[in-house]
Amino acid sequence: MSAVMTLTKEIATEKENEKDALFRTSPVLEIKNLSISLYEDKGGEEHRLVKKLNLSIRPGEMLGLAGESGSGKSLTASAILGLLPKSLSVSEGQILIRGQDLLNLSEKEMGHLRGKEIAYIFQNYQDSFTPFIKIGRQLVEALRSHDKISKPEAKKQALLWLERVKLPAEQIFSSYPHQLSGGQLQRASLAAALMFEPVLIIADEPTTALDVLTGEKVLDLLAGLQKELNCAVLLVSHDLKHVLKRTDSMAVMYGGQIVEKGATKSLRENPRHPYTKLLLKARPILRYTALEKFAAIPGEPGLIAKEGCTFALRCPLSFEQCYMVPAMQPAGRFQWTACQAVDREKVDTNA
Ligand SMILES: Nc1ncnc2c1ncn2[C@@H]1O[C@H](COP(=O)(O)OP(=O)(O)OP(=O)(O)O)[C@@H](O)[C@H]1O
Repeated sequence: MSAVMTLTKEIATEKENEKDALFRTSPVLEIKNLSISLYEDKGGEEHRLVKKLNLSIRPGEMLGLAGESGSGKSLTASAILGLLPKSLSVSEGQILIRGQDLLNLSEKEMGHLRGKEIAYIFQNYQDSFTPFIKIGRQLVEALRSHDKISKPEAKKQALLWLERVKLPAEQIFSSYPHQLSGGQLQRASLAAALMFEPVLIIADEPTTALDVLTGEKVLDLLAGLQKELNCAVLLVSHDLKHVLKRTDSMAVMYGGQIVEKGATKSLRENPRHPYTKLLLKARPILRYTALEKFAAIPGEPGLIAKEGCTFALRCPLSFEQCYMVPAMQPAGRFQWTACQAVDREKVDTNA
């Protein structure tokens, strides 16, 4: 074997070992059996919008939550932040941050955790700042509301963070939000989210409102700062491209249920659940010519089986058992699937 080949193999093994180590550390966020429900009225019929969801994220790990619109990604993110709409509630489960169940915290305690230990970046970055107050003042006030520091010290920290997100710090510090471009504003909201050095960042569709290049730059920045802070990131995105490119692990949701999860590389190279396979096939790939048709996912979006695997009604491979047992089962190293067909036959979505 040539020296170059040996070195390449050693680097690959080292990367695999790093990944193994990542998945073996204790999670920052652990969600156990989480269900989110809508009740028609008090004591009325319950509609489960998120069903018995389990996932965990470790320090330094970026987990992508993928799935079609309406699959329950944002509700999951909102539940972690304690920001579910009033009409909805967590009907069962636990959301643990470093072992502490957020669902047992008071509004005040949750408010303290949110924005400090758990940071969030949303698609509508315009809402991150109050329109008629300068960015600098807002950052200084936020810093001083969580930590007992002097104004000059807070200003120093705010300027430092604006620099860390690669903005002209002094200029942005004295600007009003409307004087910034969309990309600048999203970077400033990244600074606002990260300046407390959170253990978990929830990024819900952070690039949807930005053009492709600006969005990529924001995600580069997020990835770089995540490494520096060694924090966990939950990246919610309906854009599979971002999830496949950026994340260490991913969970695919359909109809409020995780149908498959695990290391992103494993799911990309060897998806086991028919929905994951179809989702991967349905994404636009540049090498296709304009005349080639993307594979479409059969059936109506939003058609959800009430029992068993939520995708069963649209699945080309479903059989009786799929309507009964939705249990996750191992489907490889660092990969779990809710598909009953995995052991039964080779899953072939061309069938
Ligand atoms: N306030 C609400 N009241 C009733 N139903 C809701 C409410 N918010 C969300 N839902 C429903 O819950 C389901 C999951 O919604 P959610 O916003 O989590 O989807 P999503 O996967 O984030 O979709 P998108 O990518 O479009 O944001 C959808 O069927 C949605 O209609």
